[in-house]
Amino acid sequence: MSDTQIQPVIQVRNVSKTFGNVRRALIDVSVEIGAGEMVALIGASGSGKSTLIRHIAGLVVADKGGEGGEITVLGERVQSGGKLSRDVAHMRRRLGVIFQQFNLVPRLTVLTNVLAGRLGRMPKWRGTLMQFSHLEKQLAMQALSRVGIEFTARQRASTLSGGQQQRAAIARCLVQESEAILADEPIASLDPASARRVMEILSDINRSEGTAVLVSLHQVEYARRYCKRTIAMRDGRVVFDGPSHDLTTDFLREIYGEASEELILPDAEDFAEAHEQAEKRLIASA
Ligand SMILES: Nc1ncnc2c1ncn2[C@@H]1O[C@H](COP(=O)(O)OP(=O)(O)OP(=O)(O)O)[C@@H](O)[C@H]1O
Repeated sequence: MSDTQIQPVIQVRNVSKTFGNVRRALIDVSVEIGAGEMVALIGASGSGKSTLIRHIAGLVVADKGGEGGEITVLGERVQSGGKLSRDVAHMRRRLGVIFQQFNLVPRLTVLTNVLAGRLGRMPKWRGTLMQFSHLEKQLAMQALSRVGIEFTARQRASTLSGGQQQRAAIARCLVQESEAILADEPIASLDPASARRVMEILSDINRSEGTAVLVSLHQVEYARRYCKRTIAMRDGRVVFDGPSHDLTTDFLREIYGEASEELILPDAEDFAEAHEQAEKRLIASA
């Protein structure tokens, strides 16, 4: 038995979700993410990726009844039988969540946005007054430096590029000392170079800290490149859960039909080449 089966960091059991009586966004979904794993969640638009991630984060409640319908994260119950756990706030403090649209406060400085990651770990009064200690500020600067944008610390978040904003959101997770990270299409609105940088940073956090990462992606190339394992969804169901390298173009066509085109980068070869060059540059500069 693997560690994944012994102690999952994320466990979703028989979760279904219906929006407005008809739209079944999740149908009996069960998945487990083990300690130290970095897993991609792929699927065409509307397949249920965001809905699943939002359920895991405790932002959406699953359908009532049926068997199971239970989600636990880091050993804490998030929801069960269509009811959120009372202690969900405690779990959220331990879980980092990254969204496609970054979720930074545009008018605040990058440093303050990153420091917001500490709010769950400090007394409420200090949080309300935004009184961060010297040590906390140092932590935030270290996190910004780790994601390569320490020079933006004093700028307003609104002045950053999309890629930089996403890196600031990751720095916020670092400062939060997230024990697991959910990333909901973190690269969907980024150019290819920024997308690769963000994926490299997530991958580095996964490898160095052993933080489990579940990342939803539109393009399978990124899943193959950065995640050993992929969970693929179609119409609210898990249709594949296994090694990312098994997701060949032919196999994708088999499970998605025409919708597979949406998941394959038209320039997949350029993608591979750009990667090789980036890796060579890294080795040369080391
Ligand atoms: N709040 C909501 N109200 C009604 N329907 C919803 C809601 N959220 C999601 N849905 C529906 O649930 C289904 C799954 O949506 P979801 O956003 O999870 O898909 P996705 O795979 O993340 O898609 P995308 O890649 O386009 O973000 C879709 O049919 C969507 O229209």
